Amino acid sequence: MTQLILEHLSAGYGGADIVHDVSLQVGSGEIVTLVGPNGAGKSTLLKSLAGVARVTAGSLSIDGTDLVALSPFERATRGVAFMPQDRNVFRTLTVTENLETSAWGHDDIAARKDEVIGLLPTLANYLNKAAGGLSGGQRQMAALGMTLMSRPSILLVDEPTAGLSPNLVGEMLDVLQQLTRDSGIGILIVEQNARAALARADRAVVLVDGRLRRAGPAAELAAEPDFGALFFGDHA
Ligand SMILES: Nc1ncnc2c1ncn2[C@@H]1O[C@H](COP(=O)(O)OP(=O)(O)OP(=O)(O)O)[C@@H](O)[C@H]1O
Repeated sequence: MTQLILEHLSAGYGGADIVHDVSLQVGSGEIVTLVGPNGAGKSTLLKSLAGVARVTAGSLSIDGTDLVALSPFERATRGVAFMPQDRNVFRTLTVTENLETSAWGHDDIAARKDEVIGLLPTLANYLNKAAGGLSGGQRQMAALGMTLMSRPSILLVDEPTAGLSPNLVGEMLDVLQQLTRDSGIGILIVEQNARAALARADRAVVLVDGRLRRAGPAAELAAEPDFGALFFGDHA
């Protein structure tokens, strides 16, 4: 049972802090959804966990190992993988090459690739296509596959449904839910489609102005009468 633990974490990009005093845990086998209005700092929080934004105060650890001073690559080798929202594939490389690149330096790349295709079988249909020629849904699936090449125990996913047509939103979120069930990976997801994400999450946290406003069981938060107005702007 792996636990990613944030305690009183603040973060930003070198100027004033954007995320303030957030305490949160994400464990194996659960999906935690991070929601909140535009500009609340959701992506910044995720990036600070991945090592691409700066933790300025508080602590961040996985199973007792302090992550704050570690690079994104070092965090990945300790089990924390990040799927960014943008530029998450190499467009001129095939899907196979994208997967292989993500496990660069490991001596069992073929085995890892087979594992990832086992978890995301649909990838097998377009392994030899250039990522730049994929549909939006296929590209996001390839990006997800790339993050899985590091065999993560905790996955940080930033708006995986951005730009997808409404029928693909549910499909993508279903894939993540299945992934958690099949492999026990814990997922922290930022998602604008709040209701769809909460429907598949175990817990939810609400970030407003960089601060954790609410946290609790996803079903409980989704049932709040003022759910849309209070927490999610126009996106509920
Ligand atoms: N690379 C960066 N450097 C400096 N400031 C940034 C950077 N990226 C984002 N910000 C600022 O951080 C604040 C929070 O942005 P962030 O993207 O984390 O919010 P968000 O909750 O993910 O919003 P959205 O739902 O619109 O994606 C914004 O004021 C934004 O301008």
